[in-house]
Amino acid sequence: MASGGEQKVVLITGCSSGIGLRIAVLLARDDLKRYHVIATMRDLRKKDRLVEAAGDTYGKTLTLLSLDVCSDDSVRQCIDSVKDRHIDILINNAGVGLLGPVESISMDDMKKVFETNFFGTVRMIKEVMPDMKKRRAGHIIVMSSVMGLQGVVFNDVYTASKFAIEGFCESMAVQLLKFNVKLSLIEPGPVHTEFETKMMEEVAKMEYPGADADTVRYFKDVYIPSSIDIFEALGQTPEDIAKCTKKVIESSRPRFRNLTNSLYTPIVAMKYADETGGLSVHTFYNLLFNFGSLMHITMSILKCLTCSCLRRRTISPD
Ligand SMILES: NC(=O)C1=CN([C@@H]2O[C@H](COP(=O)(O)OP(=O)(O)OC[C@H]3O[C@@H](n4cnc5c(N)ncnc54)[C@H](OP(=O)(O)O)[C@@H]3O)[C@@H](O)[C@H]2O)C=CC1
Ligand SMILES: CC1=C(/C=C/C(C)=C/C=C/C(C)=C/C=O)C(C)(C)CCC1
Repeated sequence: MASGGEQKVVLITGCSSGIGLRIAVLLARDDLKRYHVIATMRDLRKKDRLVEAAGDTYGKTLTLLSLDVCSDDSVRQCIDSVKDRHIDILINNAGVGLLGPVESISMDDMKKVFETNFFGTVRMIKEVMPDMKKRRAGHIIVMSSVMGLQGVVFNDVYTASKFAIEGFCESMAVQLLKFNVKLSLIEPGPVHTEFETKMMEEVAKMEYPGADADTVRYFKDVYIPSSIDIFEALGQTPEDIAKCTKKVIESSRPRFRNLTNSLYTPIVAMKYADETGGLSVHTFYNLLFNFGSLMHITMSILKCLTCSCLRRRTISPD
């Protein structure tokens, strides 16, 4: 137990893999044992990886509960099973991706993305926030994305779900401040997790019904190779994102927005530098369609643009 204070109860959604798993393990392994981690996942049959990574913290500073962010009953049952429903830090991490030409994606598949990424987070906050407000204490973390700030071609619906959550949180943060409840968004760029693999698997098996041949070609032959380049050149690890998240939790004055990848500082700045939106749209167009074959060089230029003078605007894992 941490000296001089109670352990903070941290509940995390989507801990079967990736970022959620790494945050759970990092906090459970805290040297000062400051956290009691409630790691949740929708399917407990997937617990082995987490249990193995948690090692001897499992059953001590880390416990495991079942929680599906898309189900009212599951969320209610899980929170009710926590002692006094007391959660100090809620980490909304569960999320799904969706990639491809909009014409070929069914409305049901689009709704599933919003059901998880947007309504799933809202459902969690609705369940946990009232107790935090009563106690005049608490910290809500939301795993957003750079795509919550800047749209990326062929990620239209995923981007929209993250924009939705950014808008929701931007509004909530003002009210919550009055109740001394903190709210922070984490905004990673590409991260090497199953998120990436799952999407590439989907892409490989999809036939894109309803999309014309040109669109399919731009998606498969232009976007996908560029995206792979970007993941290779700039992808962070889930450990990096876990360390950034721990920093935000432990900050005495946590920021509302926390970009984790310095590439995106100029990309986001571009958006605010030209309120007509033309600069962002045309820069992305040129990067993808005109300089696509020079993506490696483009990456070097972008890396140069994000030199240390801009890095202070992002949260670094170290
Ligand atoms: N990887 C990336 O490049 C980036 C990811 N993000 C965000 O980070 C978060 C974590 O993603 P990441 O770790 O990369 O991806 P993973 O696919 O590795 O992990 C996603 C997690 O969310 C869980 N999940 C999905 N649906 C539900 C649900 N209905 N209820 C509970 N859990 C659910 C998955 O569980 P299951 O195993 O059961 O499917 C899994 O544990 C997401 O919100 C994502 O949008 C943000 C920026 C970049
Ligand atoms: C920056 C950039 C591109 C791709 C960005 C990607 C692929 C970002 C992925 C972010 C993820 C996976 C976020 C998850 O939430 C393009 C379109 C190739 C064009 C050139 C500039």
